[in-house]
Amino acid sequence: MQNPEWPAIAAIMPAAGIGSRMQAALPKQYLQLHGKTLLEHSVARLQAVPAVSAIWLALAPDDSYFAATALAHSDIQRVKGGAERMHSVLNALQFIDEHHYPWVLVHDAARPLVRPDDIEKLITQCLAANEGGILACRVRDTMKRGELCVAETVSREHLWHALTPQFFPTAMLKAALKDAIQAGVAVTDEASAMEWAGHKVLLVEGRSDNIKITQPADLALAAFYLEQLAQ
Ligand SMILES: Nc1ccn([C@@H]2O[C@H](COP(=O)(O)OP(=O)(O)OP(=O)(O)O)[C@@H](O)[C@H]2O)c(=O)n1
Ligand SMILES: C[C@](O)(CO)[C@H](O)COP(=O)(O)O
Repeated sequence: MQNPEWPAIAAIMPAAGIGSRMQAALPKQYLQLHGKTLLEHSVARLQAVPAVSAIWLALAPDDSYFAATALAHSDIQRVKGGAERMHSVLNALQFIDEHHYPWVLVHDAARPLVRPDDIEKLITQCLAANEGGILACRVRDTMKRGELCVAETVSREHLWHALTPQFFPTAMLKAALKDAIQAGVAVTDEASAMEWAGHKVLLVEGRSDNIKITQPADLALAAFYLEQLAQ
C-alpha cells in the first residue's frame, strides 16, 4: 500500500543482456509473452507501483529492438548497459541523484511476473527498518553440491533464492557497487555488493512465480503462470 511518507523512489531495469542461455534469435527481453515483450511486462509491473517515480532502462549500446517496443515512445530514461549486469546497474546509478531519489529499486527485465504488491511489501519492510533488502523465496528442494555425482547434501534451512527487485539506499549502493567491482568481487546481484561492503540486507519473502526467464522452458512456464492469474 502506498505511504505518503515514502521518499521518491527510482528504479533501474537492467535490460542490456544477450540472453545466451535462452538460445533465441533475439535477446530474451524482447521475446513475446501474451502479446507483449518481457521488457514491457517487467516495466509495467514497476509502473503499477505508484511509489516508483522514475525508471532508468540499461540497454545494450547496439540494441536494435527497443525502438519497436511501445516503451520507445515513453519518457522512460535509457542509459547504456555494460559488459556485465553489475556494470549496467552501476552505469544507470550514475544518472540518479541520490538527494532527489534517496532509495533505488533494481529489477531484472527478465523477471516479468513480479507482483506489484510484493514490490510494495519490499519497500514497506525496508523503509520501516531503514535497511536495504531483496525479494527472495525459500528453497524447497533438497540441495546437493557436486558435478557428475553428489559431493554433499546441503541443508536447505535458511537457504533462499535471491529474486528482484532489490532495494537499497542509492548512495550506499553506488559506493558498494563501485568498490566491489574495483575489488574484483563476483557481484551477481546488488545484495552481494552490499553484503561485501558490510551492510545488512533484509530478506523479504516473495512469490516463487517471480521467475527469471533464463532458459527456453521458462517462457512456457511464465505463460502458464499468466494464464493461471487470468482465471
Ligand atoms: N551485461 C548485462 C547482462 C545482463 N543484464 C540484464 O540482467 C538481467 C538478468 O541477467 P540474466 O538473466 O543473466 O540475462 P542475460 O545476461 O541476458 O542472460 P545470459 O546470461 O543467458 O546471457 C537481464 O534482464 C539482463 O538483460 C544487463 O542489463 N546487462
Ligand atoms: C539478480 C538475479 O536475478 C538474482 O537472482 C540474478 O543473479 C541475475 O541473473 P544472472 O544470471 O546472475 O545475471
